[in-house]
Amino acid sequence: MIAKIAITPGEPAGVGPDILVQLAQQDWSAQLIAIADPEMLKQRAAMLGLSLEIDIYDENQQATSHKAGRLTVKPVIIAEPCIPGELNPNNGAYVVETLRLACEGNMNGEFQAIVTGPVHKGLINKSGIPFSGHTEYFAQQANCSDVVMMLATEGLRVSLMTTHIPLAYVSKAITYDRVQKITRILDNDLKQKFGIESPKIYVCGLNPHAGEDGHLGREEIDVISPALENLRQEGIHLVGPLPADTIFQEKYLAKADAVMAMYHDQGLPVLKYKGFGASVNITLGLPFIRTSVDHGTAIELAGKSEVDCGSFRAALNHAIELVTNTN
Ligand SMILES: NC(=O)C1=CN([C@@H]2O[C@H](COP(=O)(O)OP(=O)(O)OC[C@H]3O[C@@H](n4cnc5c(N)ncnc54)[C@H](O)[C@@H]3O)[C@@H](O)[C@H]2O)C=CC1
Ligand SMILES: NCC(=O)COP(=O)(O)O
Repeated sequence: MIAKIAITPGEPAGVGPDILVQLAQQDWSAQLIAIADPEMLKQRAAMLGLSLEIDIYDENQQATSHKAGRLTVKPVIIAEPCIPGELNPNNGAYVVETLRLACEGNMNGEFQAIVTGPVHKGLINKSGIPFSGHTEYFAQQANCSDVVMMLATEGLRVSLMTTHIPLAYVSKAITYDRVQKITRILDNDLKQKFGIESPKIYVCGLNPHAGEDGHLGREEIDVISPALENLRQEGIHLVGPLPADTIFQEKYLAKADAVMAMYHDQGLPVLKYKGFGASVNITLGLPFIRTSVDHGTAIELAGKSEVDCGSFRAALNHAIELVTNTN
C-alpha cells in the first residue's frame, strides 16, 4: 500500500516552503500531500528557479507515489500574500489551520503520518493564538495528556522530560507522576516504533552533579530516583539519574538506546552539536506518526536557495520508514 504523508511546510515566510519545493524535485515511495496555499508554493518554487506542477488533492483518489517535479496539495488559502523573510502575524491562523487539518486527517485514517516544517511560535502567539509547539498542539488535538519529544540523529536519541516551558517552571513540572508517565511512553515507543526489544534508557539528573547527594538540589533524591526505582520494578531498564555534564560520553552512549534529559536545553544542544541538519524530531505517544525538522524557520534564508534540506529529508524518510515498520 502506498502511504499518504501529510506535510505542513510551517511558517510561510520561513524556509519550510523552500525545502518542500526542493524535496518535491525527487521521486518518493509515498504520496506527499502538502497542506498549504498552492499559489504560495508555486511562487516560492519560481523564486528558487524550480519547476513545480501542482495537483489539487482529491481524497477519493487512490494514493500514487510522488513523482519528481509535481506536488499534491490540499489547499488552505493564506490570509495575506507571503513575502519570504517577512513575518506577518495576519498569517498565523493559516499556519495553525494547516496543522489542524493534518492532525484531523491522521486521526481519521486519511493520512498515515505527518511531517512538519518549522513554525514561528512567537508569531502564532502574536496572531492571538496561544501556541507553545507542535508537540503540545498535536497532543491537545489528539486528546493525549502526555506525549514525549524525542530528537534522533545517527548514534544518539535524546528525549525530553519537559518541553516548551520557561526554565523557572521546570523543577515544579518534574513530578513523580510525570517521570513515570514520560519514561513509560519512551520505553513503549522504543519497543513498538523502533523495534528495540528491551530498551536501555540513561536518565540525566536535573541539578549540577545530579544534586551531589542533595547538597546541590533535592529533586534527584525526592522525585527522580524514587520514580525510576518504581519503573525498574516494572521491568524498564534505566540507568541514572546521572550528572548531565558527563552522561553524553561514548562509554554510556554505546549502551544507551535513548538519553532522557530533564529539559529542552539540557539535551538538545548536545544532539544538535552532533547532528544538526541531519536529525529528526519525533513525537512519541501520539496515536499517529509525526516527525519534524531539527531546525527553526531561519527566515533570513527564505527564498534564497541557501537552505540545507537534510533534516526535512531525514524527517520524511523517517516517517515513511515508521509507517512501513508499523504496518
Ligand atoms: N520544528 C519547529 O517548528 C521549530 C521551530 N523553531 C522556531 O524557529 C524560530 C527561529 O528559531 P531559531 O532559534 O532562530 O532557530 P533556527 O533553526 O531558525 O536558526 C538557527 C540558526 O541555524 C540556521 N539554520 C536553521 N535552519 C537551517 C537550514 N535548514 N539550513 C541552513 N541553516 C539553517 C539559521 O540560519 C540560524 O543561523 C523560532 O520561532 C522557533 O520557535 C525552532 C525549532 C524548531
Ligand atoms: N526544539 C524543538 C522545537 O522547538 C520543535 O518543537 P515542536 O514544534 O516540534 O513541538
